[in-house]
Amino acid sequence: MATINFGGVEEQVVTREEFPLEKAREVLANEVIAVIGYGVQGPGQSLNMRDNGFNVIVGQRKGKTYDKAVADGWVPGETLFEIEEALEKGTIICFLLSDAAQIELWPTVKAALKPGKSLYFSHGFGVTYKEKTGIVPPADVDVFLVAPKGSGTSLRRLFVEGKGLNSSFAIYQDASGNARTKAIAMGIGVGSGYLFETDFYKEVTSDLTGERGTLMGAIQGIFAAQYEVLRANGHSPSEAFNETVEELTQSLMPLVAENGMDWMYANCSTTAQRGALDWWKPFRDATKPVFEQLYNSVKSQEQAEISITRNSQPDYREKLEVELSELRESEMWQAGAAVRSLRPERT
Ligand SMILES: NC(=O)c1ccc[n+]([C@@H]2O[C@H](COP(=O)([O-])OP(=O)(O)OC[C@H]3O[C@@H](n4cnc5c(N)ncnc54)[C@H](O)[C@@H]3O)[C@@H](O)[C@H]2O)c1
Ligand SMILES: CC(C)(O)[C@@H](O)C(=O)O
Ligand SMILES: [Mg+2]
Ligand SMILES: [Mg+2]
Repeated sequence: MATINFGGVEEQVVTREEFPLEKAREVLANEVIAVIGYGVQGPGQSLNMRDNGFNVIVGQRKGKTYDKAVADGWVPGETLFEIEEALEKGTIICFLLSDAAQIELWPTVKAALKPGKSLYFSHGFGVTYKEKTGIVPPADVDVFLVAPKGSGTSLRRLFVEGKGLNSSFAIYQDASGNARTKAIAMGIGVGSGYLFETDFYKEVTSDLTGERGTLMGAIQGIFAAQYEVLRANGHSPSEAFNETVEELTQSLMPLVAENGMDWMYANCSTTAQRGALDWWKPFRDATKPVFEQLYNSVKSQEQAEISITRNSQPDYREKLEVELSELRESEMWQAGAAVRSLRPERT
């Protein structure tokens, strides 16, 4: 473990230098890694591990997603199986169904978890909320997680570009005495940049907060608020969209990603700097109570309850599509589609 100073707090992290790919391959040389589910994380993780030289198979029920797996080069009967068969063959079971679907499939997975096998998650959800999910792994299997901090789509894209997303890892149960090494090897195998350690509870709590907060929920909320104010004051959709979203994603966030917020500020006008320095604190103060409310709702398990109840409904996909289309059809994101189509690389 490398000791890294994160803003004055020292933490232990696992880097690719100290745990190279060759070591990960050695650790998992005798394992059959069965990726169950081929949604968003399934393809990213399985393809990265396959390209990294691991022994990987995919378990996916028949349908559109199964066909996508075939198109991605998984061979039916050789590396692509029905879920039950993949569960049988796998020694490390990567449970990558949606968190709600994991509840339904758990009895099948549990039956396949013979002593000595490992159960791998990419979220702390299932076991942390075991009273709600019923996911209680048998005592004689290793249980760990590697949670890439980003979309499976980015996990794959960055891997192909020779880069990597960071992931957290955690051990829930160490039956073999080797769970930690296996977890780290899996983390390296799926293409993580570096790995930081957490536990299942902290992973799920921070993850649910982040995606409801600045990563997805809060960002759309703040975009919508500013866009509406600009439009109400007579600005055109293209002006409002450019000043709210396009400039952020195309110009300023890449600068933040590269060298931090202060560096992005330093590369803007003194006029912009003055305004941004004056206004970030009022925005923090206005939104902090909402973040506190959000965190409490995660902590009380209300968010888990909502997620399970809503995503377990038979018509959840249709209902989801209605909500997603509300976003897609909104003036702001329609303006966004037009703005994107005008980017020089797309014209
Ligand atoms: N989406 C991400 O990028 C992301 C990022 C980090 C962690 N995670 C975690 O990874 C795990 C997988 O998430 P995901 O977003 O990739 O899942 P997903 O919703 O994209 O994938 C669902 C998969 O499960 C299958 N499925 C759904 N219901 C099923 C059922 N009843 N029986 C059998 N198969 C069924 C689907 O065919 C699909 O292959 C979750 O624990 C999630 O929290 C996801
Ligand atoms: C990609 C995210 C938001 O980080 C993940 O947590 C998810 O649930 O999809
Ligand atoms: Mg999440
Ligand atoms: Mg996340």
